[in-house]
Amino acid sequence: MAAFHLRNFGVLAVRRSLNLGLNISCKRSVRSIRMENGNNCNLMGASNESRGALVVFEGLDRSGKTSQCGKLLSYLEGLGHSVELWRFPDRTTSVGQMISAYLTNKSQLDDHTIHLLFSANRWEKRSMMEAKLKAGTTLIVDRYSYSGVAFSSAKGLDFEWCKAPENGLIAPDLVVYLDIPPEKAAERGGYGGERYEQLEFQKKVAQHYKLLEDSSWKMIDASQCIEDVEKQVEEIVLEHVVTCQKGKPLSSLWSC
Ligand SMILES: Nc1ncnc2c1ncn2[C@@H]1O[C@H](COP(=O)(O)OP(=O)(O)O)[C@@H](O)[C@H]1O
Ligand SMILES: Cc1cn([C@H]2C[C@H](O)[C@@H](COP(=O)(O)OP(=O)(O)O)O2)c(=O)[nH]c1=O
Repeated sequence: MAAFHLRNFGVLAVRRSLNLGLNISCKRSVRSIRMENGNNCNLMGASNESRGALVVFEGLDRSGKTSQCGKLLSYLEGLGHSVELWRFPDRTTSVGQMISAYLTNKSQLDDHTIHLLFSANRWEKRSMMEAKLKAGTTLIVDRYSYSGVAFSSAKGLDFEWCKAPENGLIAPDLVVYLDIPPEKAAERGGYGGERYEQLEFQKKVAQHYKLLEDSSWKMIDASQCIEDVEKQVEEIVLEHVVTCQKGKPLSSLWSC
């Protein structure tokens, strides 16, 4: 009887928190839900527990991600939230150091190999990510799986092949896409010497990013001044932090 109540409560919590018009696929034990867009969304763990939000920033090089992540961190901390700033690639791990050597042209790697290293760099942080979110810490993440797919597929690798190794990573609650014309991004402070910082390549990346847009994305015009972008980011993010505090279940890529 107790188990029945618990499951039932889980169903109600899912209905309330997702607010997206969905069909529960299994009422006895909520494992997946069907979204309006027809995709299945795999849920992980109990659905009614308060948790932190996974907020990902994506965009071209120089779109303003690092600036906005820093500002958002201060804003949420100022409101008393538990929050951490992460970034991918995480160059501090041994995998991350191989990635860094590649990006700075100190090593050469086959395109498939570097793609899998970027993905491995996310997988090595996955369990820590889940633990932090479940402990109530909101994670602001500068680049995630969308960068992985957009950059590698822009080189000509098969789009679905690029998505496959990301399957099972934690799905962001919100992807803030800082949208900027590649030419305008290139004007900002100039590109450094890293491998992908070339206008023609960034144009291709922008096209591939757009193929990844789903209901978790919010597009923000990143050509606006820093303060205007900042205000819009704060509003959107706060809404998602509150939803996660109320018990929105975690889900995994690429199911939503
Ligand atoms: N909205 C903006 N308007 C003008 N310049 C910006 C804006 N956002 C960031 N910048 C500047 O552009 C450069 C790149 O910003 P950064 O946050 O490092 O981008 P990213 O992390 O996406 O590469 C920095 O010199 C930063 O000060
Ligand atoms: C996370 C990630 C980044 N990248 C690319 C995007 C960037 O050009 C580069 C390094 O990312 P980053 O250090 O975030 O660069 P920036 O601050 O200029 O945005 O690695 C991939 O190709 N695949 C990935 O999975």
